[in-house]
Amino acid sequence: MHLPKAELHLHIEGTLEPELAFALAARNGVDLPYADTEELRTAYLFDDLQSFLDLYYSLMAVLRTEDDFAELADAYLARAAAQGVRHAEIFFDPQAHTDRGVPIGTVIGGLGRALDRSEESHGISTQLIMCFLRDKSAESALETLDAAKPYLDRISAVGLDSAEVGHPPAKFREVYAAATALGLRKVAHAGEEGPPEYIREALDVLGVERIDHGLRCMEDPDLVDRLVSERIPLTLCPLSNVRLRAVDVLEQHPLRSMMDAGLLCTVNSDDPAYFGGYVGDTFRAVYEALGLDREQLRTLARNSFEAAFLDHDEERRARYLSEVEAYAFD
Ligand code: HPA
Ligand SMILES: [Zn+2]
Repeated sequence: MHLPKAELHLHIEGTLEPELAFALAARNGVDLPYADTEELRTAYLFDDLQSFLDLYYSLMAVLRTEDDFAELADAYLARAAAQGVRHAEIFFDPQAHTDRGVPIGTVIGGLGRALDRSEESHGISTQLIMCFLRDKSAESALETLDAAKPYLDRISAVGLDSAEVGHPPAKFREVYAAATALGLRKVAHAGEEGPPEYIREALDVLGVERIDHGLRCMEDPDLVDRLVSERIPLTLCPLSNVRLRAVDVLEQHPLRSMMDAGLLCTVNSDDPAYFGGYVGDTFRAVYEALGLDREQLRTLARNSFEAAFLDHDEERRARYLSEVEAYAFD
């Protein structure tokens, strides 16, 4: 679906398509434990977040050079452009690379190269959000922020991802305070598998401006009231929720009731190479499965630009919003 939109919840490592994984494996002399792309795809049946993360981290072994990261990001941007994305705020997981000996400068250098060309090549404005892996220590997160200091002009925000349950936001109080002092904006995954309390903690202890997922807020009416009154954006990923079994089937996804409750919902693809669709596919899927109307789709697109970190460029935000209003559904 080509409706103009911003994508705000997208892990660049989650855009690694099997074909590119095999091409990079061959180029870098990495042995993959799968015969071919077809066999790899058969492994994409997940029970929960952890079973996905195991495969997600292991396949990253093929990403080694600046060129690899540039190619990965360029391939995402090309696909996103074809599905109406005008602005993308892209997560990356530096620890998943530095832990296997790839320097953070290689990662940011490669991604940055693709992002620098993005407006010209794909018509997409971009930002980078550096995520800390919450199942690693708070010290490791602090070391990562420190290692990123030479590249802060390329990074607009910090985030928090990976295995959620047992790793509450408060564990990262110090690194989020340090990120704030450096002028970075803040988001965090919360309430994907973890309880509503993690969403409160992300807001109150980390001071985040958006909640990534936030699905489980629906178990806590007081929290919903707060998210509505403070207009805290939620970056929902419905196809991810189905694939990781947070909801049984897309028809039962609470997106519609979340919108009806007045929550500022956005729709995103999370890890599109693994979850069955890029963000335009995701818009189409929720439109069909939940019986949304076109005005609701337009609201989701508007929300994505309202929730985007475009405060420094309100002119651009206004331009994107006018594209949403002018869009004619076919
Ligand atoms: O959906 C996700 N949740 C947490 N961590 C992640 N890392 C990539 N995708 C995800
Ligand atoms: Zn995510």
